[in-house]
Amino acid sequence: MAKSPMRVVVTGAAGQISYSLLALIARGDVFGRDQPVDLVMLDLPFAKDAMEGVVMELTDCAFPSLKSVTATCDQTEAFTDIDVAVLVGAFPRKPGMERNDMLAKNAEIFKAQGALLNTVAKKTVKVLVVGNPANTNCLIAQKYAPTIPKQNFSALTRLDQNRATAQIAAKAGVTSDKVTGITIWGNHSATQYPDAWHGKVNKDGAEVAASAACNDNAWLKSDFITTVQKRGAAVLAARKLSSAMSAAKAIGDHLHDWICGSEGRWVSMAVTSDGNKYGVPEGLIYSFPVTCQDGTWTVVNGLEISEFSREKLTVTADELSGEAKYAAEFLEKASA
Ligand SMILES: NC(=O)C1=CN([C@@H]2O[C@H](COP(=O)(O)OP(=O)(O)OC[C@H]3O[C@@H](n4cnc5c(N)ncnc54)[C@H](O)[C@@H]3O)[C@@H](O)[C@H]2O)C=CC1
Ligand SMILES: O=C(O)CCC(=O)C(=O)O
Repeated sequence: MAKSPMRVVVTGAAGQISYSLLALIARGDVFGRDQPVDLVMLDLPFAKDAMEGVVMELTDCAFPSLKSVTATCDQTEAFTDIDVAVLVGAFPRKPGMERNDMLAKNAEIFKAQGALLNTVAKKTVKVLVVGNPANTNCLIAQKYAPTIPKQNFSALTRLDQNRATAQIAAKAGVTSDKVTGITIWGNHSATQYPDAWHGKVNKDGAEVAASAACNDNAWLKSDFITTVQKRGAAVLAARKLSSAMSAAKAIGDHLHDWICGSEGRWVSMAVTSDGNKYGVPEGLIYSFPVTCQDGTWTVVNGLEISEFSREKLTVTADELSGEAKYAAEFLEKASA
């Protein structure tokens, strides 16, 4: 029997990530070629013409599973009856802005979008936040959408996981598909902790620990971590534009695994910290290793955490607690 269409909204639809992402979704690479999609694009009024151009291109691709495409600057129209919301649009950091200024600007956007999703989206909607600071923006959207289950909110750290996986693959001399179990802990920021200690590499037909395949623990404790932490900045410095193609690919991977299942593989998703066994404060949107089945993620609990790793898990949790505190104080002041 034919599947009923899935209504998917992408915000920041005229931006550079969306330019790659919309085609992935429309082609069926994310939800499957047999899954019809009603695609909704949202951006600010100044970007309306640019969005219309992207609509023309999507139409001209003649994708069989793209049932309809709508471009709008009206948030209520965009979020009504939505099944999947990909929140890419955000206020970017401008020269001279402190991180807290950016947090404040985005707190307003994600408060309004959370509240609107709460009112007009399906209660089963799955929300992926990409716009930075992604974890804290997600926390805010979740807070203002109390009738949508907390499980249904996540933020993107899959790009970091893919970056880390590619680094391990290169070091071990294999292709990326031979590497599994690489985890990103914490915030999508320079404090994130890329962790290869539980990773595995399939080398010459045999599965070995990633640390054995890399054979360089000093690298795993230093340059591997900083390369992944600073990869976004390195791409920005080289391209004069931030990562877009790789971000879109990672969004597709995240949504595919969340909704269609990860088939037992661990993937990294920033999700509500709730009863985890790693001592991460409750309520933060923190990146964990998870498995996904039937649209539900479950944290992979019980992994052994060394002293080295423990310290890094705490640093990134502390940063997220600080961001959450700042955003809450800002929103409280703004509504007083
Ligand atoms: N979590 C992650 O791994 C990554 C996150 N990012 C973040 O993704 C975001 C988007 O990146 P790009 O596409 O490169 O930016 P971009 O600047 O090319 O596009 C952003 C678009 O969002 C729109 N926008 C801004 N506020 C909006 C609102 N309230 N509602 C709807 N649309 C709105 C803008 O008009 C613009 O068209 C940025 O915040 C960036 O930092 C980027 C790469 C990776
Ligand atoms: O670094 C940024 O602020 C934007 C791009 C990004 O988040 C990334 O490439 O990881």
